[in-house]
Amino acid sequence: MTSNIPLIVRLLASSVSVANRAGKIVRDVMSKGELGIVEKGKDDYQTEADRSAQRCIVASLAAQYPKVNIIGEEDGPDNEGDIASDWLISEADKEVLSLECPAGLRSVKEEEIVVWVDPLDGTSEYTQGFLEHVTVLIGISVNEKPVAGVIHQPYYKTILGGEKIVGRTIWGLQEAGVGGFTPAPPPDSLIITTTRSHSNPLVEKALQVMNAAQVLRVGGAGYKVLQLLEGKASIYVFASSGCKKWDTCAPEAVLSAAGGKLTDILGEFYKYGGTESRPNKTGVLAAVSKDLHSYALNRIPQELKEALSKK
Ligand SMILES: Nc1ncnc2c1ncn2[C@@H]1O[C@H](COP(=O)(O)O)[C@@H](OP(=O)(O)O)[C@H]1O
Ligand SMILES: [Mg+2]
Ligand SMILES: [Mg+2]
Ligand SMILES: [Mg+2]
Repeated sequence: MTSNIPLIVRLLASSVSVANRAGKIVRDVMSKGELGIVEKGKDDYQTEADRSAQRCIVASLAAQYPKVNIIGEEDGPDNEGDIASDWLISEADKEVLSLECPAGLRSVKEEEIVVWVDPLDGTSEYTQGFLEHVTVLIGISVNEKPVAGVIHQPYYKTILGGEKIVGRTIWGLQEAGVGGFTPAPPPDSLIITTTRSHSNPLVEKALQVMNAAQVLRVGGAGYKVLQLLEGKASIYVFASSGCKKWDTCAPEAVLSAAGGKLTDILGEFYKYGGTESRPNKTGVLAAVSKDLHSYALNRIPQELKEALSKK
């Protein structure tokens, strides 16, 4: 009986199923080839895939959890209205439904939850054909803290028993850990992951001081955090404004469920209450372990921290 299952676990299980559907929408828009690109601002684009995936996620979750505050990147009067019935998902992932809910989250009510939705993270890369960088992000926060999250990769390819499978969904729940893949230990040398399409002089300065063996430039906050969890990189550094709460809520939840840490460049956690401002003004610093996070934080010069706080 799903009604005996705590709300947070049900909401995470629903989010896994709806992220899978949104991922299919992202693939379908690309194969049709009509991206419908709209420029929202400088270096800031939206496509039909962003709009449609958001409508699928928000409508599906709102229908089942009407009192949860759901905030999406592509919210707006032009992106509302009826949706196709096959976009309305009411399934819930069975593996997630069987998770043990952390004691502190068992009695959470809908009104106490804010869900941050990034229907397509890595839009620049999506429009430029770097499809493996694209993710669908659903972050669940309680008392301003990300407690559970989903990172879905619509273009991840696996072969299982000779059959090609496209897409995979990684989830994390506070105290319960992560699922959908097997995390790997960090690389032996210091490998940094950072933005591919939103760099600037401050971003480059923060990369220089890290003394890294290698810098990977890839799209999306979701993909960069997955690189940390898969042992492809050690630290995610982005010393700039530009990311928003929907970019970091799900990645932070998944990373912290795996023992990692995501903060701003000053080492402070972002807050995810519904009234918080959307922009993450003071950048992103994330690592797969708390030790690596402190290493990186200690290397960021005070002038750089001040320059970012003043902006
Ligand atoms: N200067 C900027 N302007 C607009 N969006 C920015 C930005 N810097 C980062 N972002 C957003 O933060 C996310 C991760 O950025 P990046 O890939 O550069 O690391 C992307 O999310 P979306 O693709 O969902 O919009 C991107 O748009
Ligand atoms: Mg965007
Ligand atoms: Mg994003
Ligand atoms: Mg987006």
